[in-house]
Amino acid sequence: MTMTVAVTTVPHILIFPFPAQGHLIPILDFTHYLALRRQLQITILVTPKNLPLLQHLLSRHPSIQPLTLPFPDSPGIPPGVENTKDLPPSSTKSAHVSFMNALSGLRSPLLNWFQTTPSPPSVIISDMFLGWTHHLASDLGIPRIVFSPSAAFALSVIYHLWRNMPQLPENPSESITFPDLPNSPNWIKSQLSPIYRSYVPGDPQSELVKDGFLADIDSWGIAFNSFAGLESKYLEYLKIELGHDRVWAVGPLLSPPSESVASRGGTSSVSVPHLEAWLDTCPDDKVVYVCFGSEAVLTEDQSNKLASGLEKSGVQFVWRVKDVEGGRPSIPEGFEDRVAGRGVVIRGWAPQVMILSHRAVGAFLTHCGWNSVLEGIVAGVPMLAWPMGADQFIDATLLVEELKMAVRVCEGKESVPDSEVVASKLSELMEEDREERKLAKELSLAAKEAVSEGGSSVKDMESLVEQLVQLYSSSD
Ligand SMILES: O=c1ccn([C@@H]2O[C@H](COP(=O)(O)OP(=O)(O)O[C@H]3O[C@H](CO)[C@@H](O)[C@H](O)[C@H]3O)[C@@H](O)[C@H]2O)c(=O)[nH]1
Repeated sequence: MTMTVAVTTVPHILIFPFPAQGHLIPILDFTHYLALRRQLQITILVTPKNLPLLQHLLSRHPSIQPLTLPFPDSPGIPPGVENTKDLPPSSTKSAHVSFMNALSGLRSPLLNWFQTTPSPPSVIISDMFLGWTHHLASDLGIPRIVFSPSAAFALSVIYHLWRNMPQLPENPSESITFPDLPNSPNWIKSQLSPIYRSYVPGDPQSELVKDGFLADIDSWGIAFNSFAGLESKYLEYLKIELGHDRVWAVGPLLSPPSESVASRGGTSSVSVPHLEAWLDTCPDDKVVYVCFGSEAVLTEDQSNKLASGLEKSGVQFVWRVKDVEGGRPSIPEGFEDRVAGRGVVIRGWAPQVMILSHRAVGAFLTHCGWNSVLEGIVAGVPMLAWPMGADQFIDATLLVEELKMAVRVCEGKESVPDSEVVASKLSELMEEDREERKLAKELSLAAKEAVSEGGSSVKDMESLVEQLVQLYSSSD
């Protein structure tokens, strides 16, 4: 265990990430921006195998102390696995539930650390999947702030579900409406949070998850990787729902400017200069980038149809295929030869932010994971939405129906797209005068403004830090 020994004269904050890439990447960026303020002492808690992922953050901010606690034994997680990215694909279905349960085993070692550390943290900021830290914080008499890597819209729906526990209809095509939310959105059952749908009353793992979300709702505050210009009505809705205004939108959390965007979240599995050189040969806005986040793996059927759609469309593309060790073939045989020169397939980790921000990239076929959505917005590219699970259907509603900067191309984790539809939607969206492209460029400017001096997210970050400092002064 690494111990913090310094006696602090500034507020001491504990940051506790959830070990899944879609959660870690933004909370590490968030921690970087907190550290830049130099008004806080920061300790960040990880289990040993995740420590290397802190390398960039710690070398940039030597004052940040890592705290490593052993990963608790857990029946649902193979020995040696401490990050959802290292789970075999067959076990990723309930990965988040297993990890939420496993990590709650850190409660007692963490309590012990708090009780034996000189100047322990006066606030815990932890991922939305670590609701139990709210109870620990309450026992310690300190506040806990939720860090949300998901949208305020998505959490409005998810918190509504856990608070009200609505019975979901038997009929899979019957939609469920959320009349209390702005615009009364609706989705069918399979599009709602799989974690909520998997809840089994009385089952200890399910009860811990439910309790965790309710504890999030009761927490002192919540910080979103989002910005007011994107979803102010949901941020405002949450303030009313939560009964306080400690709801900060501090995003989009961009990679620190000094950090190579090519290594964000992982080391690129392709040569970045090579890829850049290829993109440099392409005209502006003519390449589509295809990626389904850090977790989703396509079935053979899905890959075949997508590949065929890409082929038929004639567009230039970069397709990131999730590498599955010893798993099924991920793209059809001969595909790469047939599209040589026109398309690039990346097996493994892609330098996503670099790709999206290249002038040649003009569209993004995405599963609508929130980080990808924000990265696409910053890059100003219109999107083709294929939501698959988690919060992605809600993000797709925001992109397609509200922001109108995306079109739907397929829906669902099990659905197989029609290759003709993929091809036509791709070539249509690549047209220059599409409204989606214009709106995407406008939103990109709004996103950049939010994180520039005087912007709404900078102000929210300042207000968050101010409140942390005030809390600390009042506890003296
Ligand atoms: O080859 C890759 C693949 C992913 N990424 C990055 O990994 C992150 C992926 O995050 P996201 O797009 O949000 O997708 P998931 O990994 O699927 O994220 C999970 O977590 C998100 C935040 O809660 C949710 O919105 C998603 O639905 C959930 O699946 C992004 O920053 C990507 O840039 C890369 O850099 N290279």
